[in-house]
Order: sequence, then C-alpha cells, then structure tokens
Amino acid sequence: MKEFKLYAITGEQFHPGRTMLEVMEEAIRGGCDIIQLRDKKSPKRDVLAKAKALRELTSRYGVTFIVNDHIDIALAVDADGIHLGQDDLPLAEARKIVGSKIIGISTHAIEEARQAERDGADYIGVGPIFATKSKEDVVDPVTTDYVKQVAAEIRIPFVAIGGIKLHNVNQVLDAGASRICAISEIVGSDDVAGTCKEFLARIDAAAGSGSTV
Ligand SMILES: Cc1ncc(COP(=O)(O)OP(=O)(O)O)c(N)n1
Ligand SMILES: Cc1nc(C(=O)O)sc1CCOP(=O)(O)O
Ligand SMILES: [Mg+2]
Repeated sequence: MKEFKLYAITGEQFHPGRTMLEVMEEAIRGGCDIIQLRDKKSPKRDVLAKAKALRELTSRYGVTFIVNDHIDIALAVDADGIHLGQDDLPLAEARKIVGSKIIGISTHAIEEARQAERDGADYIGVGPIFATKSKEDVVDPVTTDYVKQVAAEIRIPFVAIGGIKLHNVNQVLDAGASRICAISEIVGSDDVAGTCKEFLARIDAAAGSGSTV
C-alpha cells in the first residue's frame, strides 16, 4: 500500500450542521492521506450512498479510501480497502473475498499484532491509546507502552488510534508511532484542515528529530 501519515475516520456526530463530504474534503485538503468511512448506525443503503460519494471524492484527490466493516460495500464502490476488527470477518476469509485490496486489522495487544502480521494484514490499528468516546464497545486504553512494543517488533505499517489529540500526540510519536489516526479531533475541529496540518507538522518533526521533546 502507499505510504501514509495521517488517517481520518468519519464521525458525523462530531460536526452537526456540516456535511460529511465537506468535512472530509477539508481533511484531505489539510493533508490526510487515508479516509475511512465508519458508520455504525445508518441503514446499509445509506452507508452505500456515503461510500459512493467518498469514493468519488477520494479518487478526485488521489487519496486512499477504506470502508469500515462492510466488505460488500467496499467491493461495490471499488474502495481501496477494508478495515476489520477482532470481531469482524477473519482476515484469511476477507482476503479470499477482496484479493489484493488493502486489509487493515485493529489490534489491542502484541499477540493480535503478531497474528495480523502473520496472516498478511497490510497495516494494523494500534489502540485505543487513550480513552475515547468515539467507540461504544471500546477496550481499556492500551497506553503508549503498546506503541513501543509494536514499534520494536512489528514490520508492517501501524497506525495509532484512540483519544489522540493535538495536546497528546507527541506522547504517541515519542513512543515510536509515525502514523496517526483520529476521528473527533479532526472532524470535530472548527478548522479541520488546520488541525490536519498541525498533526502532520508534529509527525514530520518527530520523524526528523527522533523525539518531539
Ligand atoms: C484504523 C482503524 N483502527 C481501528 C478501528 C476499529 O475497528 P473495530 O475494532 O472493528 O471497531 P469499529 O470501528 O468497527 O467499531 C478502525 N475502525 N480503524
Ligand atoms: C474507531 C476506533 N477504534 C479504536 C481502536 O482502538 O481500535 S479507538 C476508535 C475511536 C477513535 O476515535 P477518536 O479519535 O475520536 O478517539
Ligand atoms: Mg469493525
């Protein structure tokens, strides 16, 4: 998969009065290089309509588009890939269906990360690093210790997720993350593009110095 640094996930509850498309376009203009459609509540036909619209938007900007949970929708709109959690369809079965499309897997412990790498995941999510209100069935925070473990051992790309804000992202970068994923801090911002640019500046600074402090 293409290299990436900043991964934004949709979260329509965080931007009342603004459309999902305008917010995600701002995120792309701010430099996000992966957009994920995550909608746990809408009827499937509505999720499909949103996926079609986001596919068109991301194709126009040359940005990677991932669908959360719904493999059939990912295939129907020709998304670049799918994101699956530990309770979703297992990676081996998903691979049979999506072929060479990107498969991302959520992990919350090093054994899950090792398994995902062995099974051929294209990237893993590592989290939740901090407490988050954006996911209902979330596990306890794994803390930056888990980032350190993954950075030391896992060779496929990993993205840190969960409660990551501009005020705490440096802790995550200092632990060894070089890719950041967020919902509320990005899509709930009054200045979505500006927030993305600031995340990217922090990521780049950490990559340049090896430390952000
Ligand atoms: C990049 C990324 N990481 C983790 C998740 C969470 O996936 P999952 O555990 O399947 O939970 P839901 O998002 O489906 O509630 C993600 N979506 N994206
Ligand atoms: C969707 C999701 N998955 C997580 C995981 O740890 O797998 S944490 C999370 C929610 C991330 O939202 P926010 O940036 O608003 O905290
Ligand atoms: Mg899921």
